[in-house]
Amino acid sequence: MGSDLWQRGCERLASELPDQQFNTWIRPLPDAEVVDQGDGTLVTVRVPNRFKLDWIRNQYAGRIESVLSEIAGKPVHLDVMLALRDGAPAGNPAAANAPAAANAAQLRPPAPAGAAAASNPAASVASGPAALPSRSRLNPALTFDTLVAGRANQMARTAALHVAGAPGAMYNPLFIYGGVGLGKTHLIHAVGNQLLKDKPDARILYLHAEQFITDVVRNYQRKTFDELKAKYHQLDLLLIDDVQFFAGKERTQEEFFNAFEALLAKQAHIIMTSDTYPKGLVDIDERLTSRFDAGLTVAIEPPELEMRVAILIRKAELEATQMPEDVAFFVAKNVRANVRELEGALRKILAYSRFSHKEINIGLAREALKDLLSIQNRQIGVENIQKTCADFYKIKVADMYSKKRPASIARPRQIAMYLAKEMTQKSLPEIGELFGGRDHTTVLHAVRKIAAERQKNTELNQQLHVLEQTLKG
Ligand SMILES: Nc1ncnc2c1ncn2[C@@H]1O[C@H](COP(=O)(O)OP(=O)(O)OP(=O)(O)O)[C@@H](O)[C@H]1O
Repeated sequence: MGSDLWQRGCERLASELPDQQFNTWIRPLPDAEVVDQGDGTLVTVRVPNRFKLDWIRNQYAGRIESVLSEIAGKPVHLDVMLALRDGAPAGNPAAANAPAAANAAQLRPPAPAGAAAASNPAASVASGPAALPSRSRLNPALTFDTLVAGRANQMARTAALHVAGAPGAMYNPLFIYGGVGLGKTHLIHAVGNQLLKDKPDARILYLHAEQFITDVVRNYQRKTFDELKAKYHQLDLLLIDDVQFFAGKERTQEEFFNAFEALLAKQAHIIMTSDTYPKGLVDIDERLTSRFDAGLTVAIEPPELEMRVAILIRKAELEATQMPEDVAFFVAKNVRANVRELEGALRKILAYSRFSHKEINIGLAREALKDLLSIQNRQIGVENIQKTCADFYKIKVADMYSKKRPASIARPRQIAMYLAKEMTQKSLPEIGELFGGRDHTTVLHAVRKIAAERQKNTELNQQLHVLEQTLKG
């Protein structure tokens, strides 16, 4: 059935969903990849940015799955993923999606007037109270209520709650940084949703940095910078995601600087997110990065085990399913990278349970996650980590166990210890043993040191990222 399944699914959705919703969210999607897996089908669709990814996953994934399952006559699991950036000019999500959108357009009826603007989340901003909720681009599902609190997000969450309660006062701008999938976007939507609940007239806009870039480019081409100013400078709260995307975009940075100054001058609040702290941003003008740091800068860390368990249980509840604690613990032990991956694992388990009509237990979770677990079991052992780190830093594997102390050897060894703690189930004494019989306190010191440095040192963070990806295969 292949891509025919996707096309038929889209036709069905076009007839079932309100036009505006279909034209905004489903119609622009590229053709999906369809893989028949015997008793089920895996459908993968790629979207141009994180905002669309979260929105489609939260609002439409279940509906799309059930329509496709009905057409296919067997269970369909939908995976929504970010589009690869290759071949698309950076910062232009519309272009990244263009060929596929054109493709899709041939298959479906033309969009009614106005749909193009609606389909571009950057295209409009609230101009009157009645229009505010939908135009603020806030995802109503991302609230403080659905955000699990824990040590990893404690500071950021407290600051965000404060801003939601008294915008324009303290912590302006609020700069939230951390690795992928740790809840930065969720948190800033939560601020917007909370403020909107308390003050329905508030002018709020959420947007991804790429959408701001697109907006600047469009206004540049049309020479309508006054419109751009009018749109951003009037806000009460600007929530802007992933500002690292401004790197190298001088005109965008200039316009953002203007908006930033105008908003702060009138005590409107600005919240930004990024994958690194302000001084770690590259190719962004210092007059901006120093301003980013002028309010409050807080990190979101990867969630610890207990928090991962709590997130799984809460997310399952939101899907009206009860996840037994031992299963949540099993999953949380094995899926450690970030919350997005935890959600992916949960989705697989729920889909598997639904398809097989079996209750959720550890056996089912193991079965549902077998690809993921076998990859981990097959590839991530301490030996493999030692070899990969030795290769990466061009030292001998034997140096991982040796007593040598020059920095050129000690540092890769500490990095390997850190990865061994992060990526395997081994205890500190076991890791020490595997590194030439070292004491567990030596391992602990290495783990803490590298974890702390990782937060501040972009280059190290990048190296660790490469090593992790290599090890995960
Ligand atoms: N503490 C949490 N409680 C509940 N859900 C969470 C939590 N942290 C993250 N999530 C969920 O994990 C997913 C990824 O989070 P989010 O998109 O906010 O990450 P991010 O840090 O913005 O990532 P990126 O940098 O890749 O954009 C979202 O579906 C979000 O709802």
